[in-house]
Amino acid sequence: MAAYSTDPIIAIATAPGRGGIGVVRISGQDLSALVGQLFGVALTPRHAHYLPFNDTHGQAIDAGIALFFKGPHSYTGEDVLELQGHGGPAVLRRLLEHCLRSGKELGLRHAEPGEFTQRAFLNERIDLAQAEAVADLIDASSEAAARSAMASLAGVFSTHVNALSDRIVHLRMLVEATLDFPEEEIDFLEKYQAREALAQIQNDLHALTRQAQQGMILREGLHVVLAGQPNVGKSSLLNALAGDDIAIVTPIAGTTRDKVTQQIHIQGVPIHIVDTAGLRDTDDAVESIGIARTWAEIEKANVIIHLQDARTHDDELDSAITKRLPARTPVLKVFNKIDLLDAADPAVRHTGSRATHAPVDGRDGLEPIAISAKTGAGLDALRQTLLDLAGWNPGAQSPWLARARHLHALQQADEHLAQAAEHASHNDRVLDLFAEELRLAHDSLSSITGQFTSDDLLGEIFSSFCIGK
Ligand SMILES: Nc1nc2c(c(=O)[nH]1)N(C=O)[C@@H](CNc1ccc(C(=O)N[C@@H](CCC(=O)O)C(=O)O)cc1)CN2
Ligand SMILES: Nc1nc2c(ncn2[C@@H]2O[C@H](COP(=O)(O)OP(=O)(O)OP(=O)(O)O)[C@@H](O)[C@H]2O)c(=O)[nH]1
Ligand SMILES: [K+]
Repeated sequence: MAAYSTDPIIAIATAPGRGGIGVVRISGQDLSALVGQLFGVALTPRHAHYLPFNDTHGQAIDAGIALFFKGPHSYTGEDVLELQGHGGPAVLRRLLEHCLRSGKELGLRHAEPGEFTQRAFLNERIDLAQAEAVADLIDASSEAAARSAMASLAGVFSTHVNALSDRIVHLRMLVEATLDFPEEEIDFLEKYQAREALAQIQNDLHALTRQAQQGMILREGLHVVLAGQPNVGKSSLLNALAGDDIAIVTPIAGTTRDKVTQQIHIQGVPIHIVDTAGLRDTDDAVESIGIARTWAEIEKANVIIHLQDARTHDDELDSAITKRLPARTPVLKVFNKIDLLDAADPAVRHTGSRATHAPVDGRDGLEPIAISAKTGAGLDALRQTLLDLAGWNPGAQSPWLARARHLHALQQADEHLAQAAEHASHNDRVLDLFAEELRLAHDSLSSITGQFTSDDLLGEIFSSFCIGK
């Protein structure tokens, strides 16, 4: 779906299933003929027309609101026609089929995922970062993420990126002008304080990158796997963090057979938690499959919580598990059931938070945390540690949502600027190299808003949208 096709397109814009109202949306370069065919009258742009929606035999499919936007003053920049009907799946399907038949000669076809928004991008109604923000706004799972996605959609992120781009272009223009007068090259860097200007740009790019990192955490969140021996309280911990009975809790070891996934939010940051089958040797075929799945989940985790019974922590079986955990993933040891510890038991202090004298897991430098899934003791410390592991900085506002793609582009731009700075630190006729690195830095930044973007990348971005968007 990469190249821009000019066929008129149609899709149901509202979520599948029953709803109070459902919308069928059509976009095309000139929809006046289709409007005439459907309603027998022209529609005043941006006026709500209450009309019968009849099929070709004059049979009523629905009575609803027709809304016409004359291009370019529409979402896509083309003519847009919306049929807002009653939100039942059968009604909307009939409406869609009827429109497809009526628009057959015009080449009306079903829209690909994201194709409306892709047209909005290709017709320059929005830039690429804004188009991505449309999908992120729809997908936002917390209010914080939705607020940030809306800021991106409103162009806050793009404006910052463009401002930096402009400063790079300006500096490059000065260099390029000097390149025509070789005798001035030596003076150039001093004359325009080019090194200082570059350092300022680098500085601001770093600040932007830090904010983008926060924005990315808000979007992607953290994937946490709860692993450990049977019966240590993994399901109880999931339920306690979720504040709900998600997973089955019983005193019987080996209760959880398959993974149970739940998304929770800590300060608006999405944390995806996977409860897994307890790890042990077993002859039970079903349990074995569950345990194999546990290891598969462990491989995919951003963070592994190795949950243990505080009374027996780091016993032989726990040590065996520790040895098998992937070295690249941070492992947080959490000692559960501290409510069962004898108050006099020196094993773990009853601080209700971190078990300060418990052996530190040297590999990741993470201190074990003592909790009780039953009483809730220590859970705040655990939540805070998860936020730390996500890289979340609660002090820093996350002004917009960002994607890995954006962060990558910012880092690439930074590398080119560093190269430029390197060239500028020598004085021997390297202005052309300096200029070239500025150009490359500019290209990297431009890829965020989509000035220079391959059809492949566009296809990849828009195909992940939902249908009708
Ligand atoms: N019914 C309905 N609701 C919707 C949408 C839609 O397409 N239909 N949207 C779709 O995602 C969002 C709104 N986005 C829109 C963005 C631009 C324009 C538009 O007509 N823009 C014109 C005029 C701007 C103006 O008058 O200020 C333009 O940009 O020229 C319409 C909707 C959310 N709600
Ligand atoms: N006293 C006390 N009991 C707990 C605590 N956490 C869990 N339990 C109990 O320990 C038992 C096992 O809990 P689960 O949450 O099912 O343990 P699990 O690790 O998911 O077990 P498997 O499904 O076998 O892997 C249940 O009887 C829980 O009520 C705790 O903090 N304190
Ligand atoms: K369980």
